[in-house]
Amino acid sequence: MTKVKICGLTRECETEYMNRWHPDFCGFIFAGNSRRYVSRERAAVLKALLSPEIRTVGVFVNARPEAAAACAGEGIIDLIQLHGQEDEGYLKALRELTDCPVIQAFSVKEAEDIRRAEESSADYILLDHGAGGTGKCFNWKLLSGLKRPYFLAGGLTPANVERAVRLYRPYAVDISSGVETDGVKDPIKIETCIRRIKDV
Ligand SMILES: O=C(O)c1ccccc1N[C@@H]1O[C@H](COP(=O)(O)O)[C@@H](O)[C@H]1O
Repeated sequence: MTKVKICGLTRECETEYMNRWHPDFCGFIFAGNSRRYVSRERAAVLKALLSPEIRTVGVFVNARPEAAAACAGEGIIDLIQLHGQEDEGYLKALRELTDCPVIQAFSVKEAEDIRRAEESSADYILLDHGAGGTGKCFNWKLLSGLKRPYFLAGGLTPANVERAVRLYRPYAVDISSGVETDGVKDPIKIETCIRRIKDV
């Protein structure tokens, strides 16, 4: 069954929604220019409120490997998501600092981007429209023929997530903007998305 990641938690009440609807993963955004940014201290507070079986993902954009590894070392996150221009050299440096599993995000514009993602040495790959948190889909037709399991991200909403899962059977779907109303996580949209994914 396709797994679910709800990304960009910032508020205590959102941890209650997560504990009620149980996505497999929840994400904290550590990129300073995101409106969903949380500090490491704030993420630790939110993590403590989550059911222990929900795995937490720290989203980093071109951060120092030491910063991502330290966050994992403190137990705030269970996985590291790299959502910038991090390359194989970065992955190697990170692996020397931590054995925390890594999700590497790729911006998909053309078939070549999918091929690059397939070659990544990261534990997981994630395919997104662009810089992250944009609420925009990429051309899903580019997914056909992809041989590696992947997180599908970018512009997923209660209206399109069921179709995405039915057609492409990703390892996981990753949703942020699509479960918000006026920039705030919306419990009805979260419930609807998770129900629709689990019903496929
Ligand atoms: O959500 C953000 O603000 C964000 C900022 C910087 C990097 C990644 C970010 N989020 C990631 O973006 C995708 C999908 O977002 P959306 O559903 O299209 O809004 C997801 O992988 C988030 O982890």
